[in-house]
Amino acid sequence: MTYDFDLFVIGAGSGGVRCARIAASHGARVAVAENRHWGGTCVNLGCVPKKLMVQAAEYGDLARDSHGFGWDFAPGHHDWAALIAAKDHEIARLNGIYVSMLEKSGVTLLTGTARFEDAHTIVIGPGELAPEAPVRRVTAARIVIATGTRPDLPDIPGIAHAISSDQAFHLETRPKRVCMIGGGYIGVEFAGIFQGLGSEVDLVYRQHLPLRGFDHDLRTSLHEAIAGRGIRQHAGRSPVSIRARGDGYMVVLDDGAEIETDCVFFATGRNPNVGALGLNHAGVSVTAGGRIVVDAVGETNVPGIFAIGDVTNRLNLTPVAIAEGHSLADRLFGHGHPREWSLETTPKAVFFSPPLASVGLTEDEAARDGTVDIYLARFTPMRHTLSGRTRKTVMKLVVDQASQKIVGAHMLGDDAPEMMQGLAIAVTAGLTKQDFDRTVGIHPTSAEEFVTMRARTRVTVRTAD
Ligand SMILES: Cc1cc2nc3c(=O)[nH]c(=O)nc-3n(C[C@H](O)[C@H](O)[C@H](O)COP(=O)(O)OP(=O)(O)OC[C@H]3O[C@@H](n4cnc5c(N)ncnc54)[C@H](O)[C@@H]3O)c2cc1C
Ligand SMILES: NC(=O)c1ccc[n+]([C@@H]2O[C@H](COP(=O)([O-])OP(=O)(O)OC[C@H]3O[C@@H](n4cnc5c(N)ncnc54)[C@H](O)[C@@H]3O)[C@@H](O)[C@H]2O)c1
Repeated sequence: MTYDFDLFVIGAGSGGVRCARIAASHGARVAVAENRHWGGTCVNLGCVPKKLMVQAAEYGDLARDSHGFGWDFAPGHHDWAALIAAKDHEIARLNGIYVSMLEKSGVTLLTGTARFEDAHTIVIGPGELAPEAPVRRVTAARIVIATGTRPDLPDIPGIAHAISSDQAFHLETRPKRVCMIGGGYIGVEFAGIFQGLGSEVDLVYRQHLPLRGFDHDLRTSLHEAIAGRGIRQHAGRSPVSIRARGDGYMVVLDDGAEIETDCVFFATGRNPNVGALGLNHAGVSVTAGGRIVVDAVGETNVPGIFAIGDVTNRLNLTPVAIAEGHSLADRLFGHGHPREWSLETTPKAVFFSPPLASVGLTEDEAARDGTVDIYLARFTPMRHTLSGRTRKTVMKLVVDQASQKIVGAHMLGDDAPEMMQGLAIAVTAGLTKQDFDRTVGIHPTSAEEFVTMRARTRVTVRTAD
């Protein structure tokens, strides 16, 4: 049987683009379909525009903090429309780069929505990016599903009044008041963005602390940092309905409390994009939540059909999707061994102000495997000794007592994501507390604290049999 392509990739996001380019560089005949935006979520409605908006929000703090150093800068007026236009200009530039990168690699680009006709046949029809696209049918020896996720909003009365992150990037004006629902990555990051740009923010989340899954000391410190920014937190609460009121909205919580706001923003997780794929025609299995199940090399239950990135709903981060796409292409078409990497030591960051970053195990996770030594530092960073801002940096090392390996590193504070990238190398390499102790610091920095924490804060004994 001959096929039109050796590899067909559905979705040109972080994972799909990398997989297609690397496969083509190995000599494979590759096509990729995209129905919404070249570059996917990260470039268009995720990491990149989000980080630009986080950076925009930081300028107000910097202006205010400068007073303690003798300056008289004032934050002044922020022009939301100018920010959105500048951000859109940059995103359009990046879209162009993604298209030309794929074309230069020899990948065939097909604009439209792809769906399975059978396990080797894909039909490409109209999509958001090309509503008039003609229907095309192609065959491929192997197919990679890299279709990502989309926002998941609960079905409560009045939900049509709410927005998700997709719309937040294109609001015409900045809402004066924002009610953010969800204490995960997006909820925390956008609460920070809107507050930093001048909005009054209410943050509603179901747990007693934000950022479930992160280390407890970081979550507690983040709770304090959020309160320190003047964001009102409604912990342990969920919304039950939304209704229009005047020019704004009223959000009713499960304890009967009401929040009056101008914008109701749901950041309550995301669902895999599988609805339009016709997976049943190919026999590909999904879980009840729509997640495509794959084995260790990314293959689904159907031989020759693979899935990478967020659509598999494991650790939904751009570098993970890229790593999966790259190693799959190497494995299928390259020579030698694909790069080995691990989800366990993949670093994570949440771009609040101050930001938070982590690698490896939390204290609770580590204590399930054995007794752990905890090193914890909490201090006022040098800038804020003069800025007048009450801001604490928190740093934490989780050390397996038996082997003395650093199994987790966690930080809340300025530059935490930048520092964590280096620490992730140390944790991935399995370095020990002694290796940290014999490393000389850089002075004066906050980072040096990671190699000067001498006194153990506590011992946490093994919690499981
Ligand atoms: C607001 C926000 C902020 C984020 N910030 C960060 C961050 O700071 N750091 C980080 O690491 N991660 C971040 N993420 C997560 C990151 O964006 C994702 O992990 C990453 O984009 C996943 O890549 P992917 O290739 O799996 O999917 P995507 O990038 O979502 O790409 C999937 C592509 O498939 C297309 N598609 C879907 N169905 C079809 C079809 N049937 N036919 C054709 N095309 C189709 C979609 O249009 C999309 O372009 C953020 C996400 C969001 C929403
Ligand atoms: N900095 C980054 O790396 C970054 C930034 C943004 C997004 N992301 C990725 O995108 C994913 C999606 O982000 P997200 O913030 O939407 O998801 P999330 O899973 O991080 O958080 C969703 C939150 O909403 C809560 N929730 C769910 N349903 C609810 C309801 N009905 N009422 C109240 N709360 C409810 C959940 O308990 C959870 O705390 C993240 O998990 C992450 O993988 C990464």
